[in-house]
Amino acid sequence: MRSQNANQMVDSGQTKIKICGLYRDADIDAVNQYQPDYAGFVFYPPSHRYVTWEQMKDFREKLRSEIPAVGVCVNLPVEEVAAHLKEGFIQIAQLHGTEDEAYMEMLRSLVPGCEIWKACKIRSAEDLQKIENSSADRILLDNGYGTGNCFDWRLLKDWSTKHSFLLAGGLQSENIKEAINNFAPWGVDISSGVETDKKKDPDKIRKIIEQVRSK
Ligand SMILES: O=C(O)c1ccccc1N[C@@H]1O[C@H](COP(=O)(O)O)[C@@H](O)[C@H]1O
Repeated sequence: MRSQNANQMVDSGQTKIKICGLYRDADIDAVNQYQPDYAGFVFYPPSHRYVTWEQMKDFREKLRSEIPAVGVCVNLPVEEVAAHLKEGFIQIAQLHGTEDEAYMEMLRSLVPGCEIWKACKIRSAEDLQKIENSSADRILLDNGYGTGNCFDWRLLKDWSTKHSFLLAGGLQSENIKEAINNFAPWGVDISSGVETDKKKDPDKIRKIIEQVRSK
């Protein structure tokens, strides 16, 4: 499984679901049970969801083999991200900082064929325009670093893109259908919206996955 491109592993017409910010064994149990398309892990020390690479090795072993692990990386040394893609600790690199085209080119040269998602903080129409030239495999539109808040969705109203994109930031049971109906993202990415008291809540995970898949 580890040598396959993640695109080959997950390929149906349905909106993809990534549950992000898993950091406890209980979180792995929940995603193994409810089976989102992707599981996300945050390698950013200031976050309460921060996991070390040592922990990730263990989580990857416990996570169902068919669920790709997405590593959320914020301006990490490119060699560090490459090493853990090669080891198979993560299958996809989600670059969530200010990583540029040169960074992605270097990552591809170190790990040929690797899958890269580039997260973009959306504050204006210009932010959306800048995305068009990205070489990333997928674009992730977000409000920041797992803030639990939506960015201004009105900016998406007249926006069209050649990219396959994920919508993130403040998604939860109450707004997930509106997000999918209005913007038809390739995927949705949820973290804060499936937490209670900063811990993943299995019932919220189950409910939101059911909502997305019943569409
Ligand atoms: O979740 C974090 O702590 C985090 C830290 C640094 C970069 C990104 C982070 N999370 C990303 O935020 C969205 C989810 O946002 P929300 O919590 O649902 O509002 C997702 O892409 C995470 O990867």
